[in-house]
Amino acid sequence: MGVIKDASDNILIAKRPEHVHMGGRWEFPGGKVERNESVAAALARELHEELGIDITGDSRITPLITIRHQYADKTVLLDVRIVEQFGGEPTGKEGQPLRWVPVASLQDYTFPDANYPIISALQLPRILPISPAFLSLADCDALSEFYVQQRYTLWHMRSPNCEREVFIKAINRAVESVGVEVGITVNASVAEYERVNALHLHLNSAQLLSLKARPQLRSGGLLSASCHNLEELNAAHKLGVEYVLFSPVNATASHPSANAAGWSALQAFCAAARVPVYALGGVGECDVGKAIACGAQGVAGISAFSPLANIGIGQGV
Ligand SMILES: Nc1nc2c([nH]c(=O)n2[C@@H]2O[C@H](COP(=O)(O)OP(=O)(O)OP(=O)(O)O)[C@@H](O)[C@H]2O)c(=O)[nH]1
Ligand SMILES: [Mg+2]
Repeated sequence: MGVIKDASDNILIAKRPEHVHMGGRWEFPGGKVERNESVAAALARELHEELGIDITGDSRITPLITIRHQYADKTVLLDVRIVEQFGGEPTGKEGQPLRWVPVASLQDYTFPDANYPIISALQLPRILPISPAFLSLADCDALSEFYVQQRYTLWHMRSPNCEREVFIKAINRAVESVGVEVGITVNASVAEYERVNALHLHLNSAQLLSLKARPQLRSGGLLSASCHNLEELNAAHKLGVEYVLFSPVNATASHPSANAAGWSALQAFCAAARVPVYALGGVGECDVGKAIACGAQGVAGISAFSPLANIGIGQGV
């Protein structure tokens, strides 16, 4: 399937005819891969048949996410690619209504159930910074300022050793100063989440395994979790998280005792995941392409995306 983007990052959706599987719902254009056909060739053929457009520039077909989904009557494996370069003006060659929609408005349309992780993936960045351990309001302010300056759109604020009242105050100040355009995910207990005005909540693996049900988040809030193995991924699926972090892919200074899982383990984890996955642990911006090739959304990290040298905040754990 293709997530087709125009120059303003609007996304093309089409309405499925009433009589087919998932009829009447909106979809990303595409169709089934034929025998002896590559995914890229199938996508090019389907987009030509359904929309009358031709993909140009192969390198611009970027993998977004692969989802295996079980409907009551069939199982589908959706291999989603982003298409940014194409020739021709899309038209509904099969009479299907088309619409160009900004990412933020996709949630207003009804898609087949398998598509919801695609919409999460589209809202999520390729790079996800995680804050180093800060201990004071001033350090937290400096971090927020740095992330805004770098134009990150989503980051995690995490500081397990910070005095909790300071942490809560720091998060509230950060949310107030960065504005609504960006997202702050707080790594905290559910009780702490209720006391801060950050929208999103991240669970460590211990929290993930102990929670029986998805905590209630504020409207638009994304729930994420740390996973190190398939058992934790399973728990994350059951809780209905929007994305997960898989670690440690490589050896990392912040968690020296953990064994590196490696890139092939990341690939196997992504194949099993039904939500976007970030590679975490000893990875940086230069690893984004490698992570995407393994099926991941992108990379997450503390030291690779932090101004440690600039503002002198220790790494901490
Ligand atoms: N194209 C498309 N299919 C989707 C989406 N989400 C989703 O679950 N599917 C499922 O993936 C399957 C394949 O899609 P399709 O029906 O477009 O395949 P196709 O064009 O080859 O159909 P055809 O063989 O009847 O021509 C369908 O069962 C469909 O319900 C989506 O966003 N786009
Ligand atoms: Mg189709």
